[in-house]
Amino acid sequence: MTVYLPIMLDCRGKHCIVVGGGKVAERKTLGLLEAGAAVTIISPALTPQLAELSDSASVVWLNRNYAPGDARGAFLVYAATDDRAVNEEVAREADSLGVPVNVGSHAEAGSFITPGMLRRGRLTVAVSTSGAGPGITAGIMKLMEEMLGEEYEAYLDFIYEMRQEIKRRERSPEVRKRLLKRLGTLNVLDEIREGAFTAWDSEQIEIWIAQHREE
Ligand SMILES: C[C@@]1(CC(=O)O)c2cc3[nH]c(cc4nc(cc5[nH]c(cc(n2)[C@H]1CCC(=O)O)[C@@](C)(CC(=O)O)[C@@H]5CCC(=O)O)C(CC(=O)O)=C4CCC(=O)O)c(CCC(=O)O)c3CC(=O)O
Ligand SMILES: NC(=O)C1=CN([C@@H]2O[C@H](COP(=O)(O)OP(=O)(O)OC[C@H]3O[C@@H](n4cnc5c(N)ncnc54)[C@H](O)[C@@H]3O)[C@@H](O)[C@H]2O)C=CC1
Repeated sequence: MTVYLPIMLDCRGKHCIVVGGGKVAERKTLGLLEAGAAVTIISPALTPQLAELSDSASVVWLNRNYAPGDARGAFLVYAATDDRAVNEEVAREADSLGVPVNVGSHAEAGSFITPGMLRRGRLTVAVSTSGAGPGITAGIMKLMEEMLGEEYEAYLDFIYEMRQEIKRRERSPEVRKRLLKRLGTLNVLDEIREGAFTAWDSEQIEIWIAQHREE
């Protein structure tokens, strides 16, 4: 069994290539665009949604088959055609260039796989079965959706602001650690769920820090 390393990649503005223009290519492209990547699709055909993205210049479309040399200069490559041999050729080229490559038709030919994803603002949950069962992954994502509601978005915005303030105001690692630990015990999630939460202003934050920094 391959043990995959999960990481979170900053893809903003990065040149990413999707080879193929079907359903699988569409899903990978939408994920890339959500992460701010600059996407080029190489395929003689596109799904209606990918065609729309091309028309609105949200992606660059090269209306042709994959050709050797296409992977050059890419940050990531997705081989998402329905032709295993083509996908393998794309993977070989990307590998030889040291570019990470995903192969939709048979995961083991590539160097990374795509997890199921759930986003709640700053929170990202990524789930993988190491390729064993993508349908099971989709089912687990449904459970995650129920478990982690929309309130997590506002919650993490709050935690982010507080943590920035604490880091800005407190020099001592010990005090910071204490405050950050305390921050995690605040019952803000329930308040957000009940609609009773209003974001703290800087005075409230200052008071809270002063109250808890010596505990
Ligand atoms: C290894 C991996 C490589 C990769 O694509 O990165 C891979 C590979 C393959 N998928 C196949 C089939 C299906 N994949 C889905 C759906 C998803 N597949 C995704 C990821 C992954 N799929 C990676 C592993 C993830 C993990 O570790 O768990 C998700 C999570 C994310 C995404 O794609 O964005 C997304 C869920 C999105 C959501 O939340 O809905 C469905 C269901 C559907 O389409 O509705 C089916 C049909 C049902 C079935 O077969 O289970 C086949 C067989 C093709 C054939 O039969 O020829 C292969 C090839 C192989 O087995 O190697
Ligand atoms: N990883 C995953 O999540 C899943 C993977 N699959 C696998 O992925 C493959 C693709 O699935 P779909 O997108 O549904 O197929 P599809 O048939 O909808 O799309 C295939 C696309 O590849 C393009 N293409 C074919 N040859 C090409 C070439 N030489 N160069 C560039 N583009 C080329 C076609 O024009 C088409 O746009 C399937 O054959 C299957 O093995 C299927 C379901 C899910």
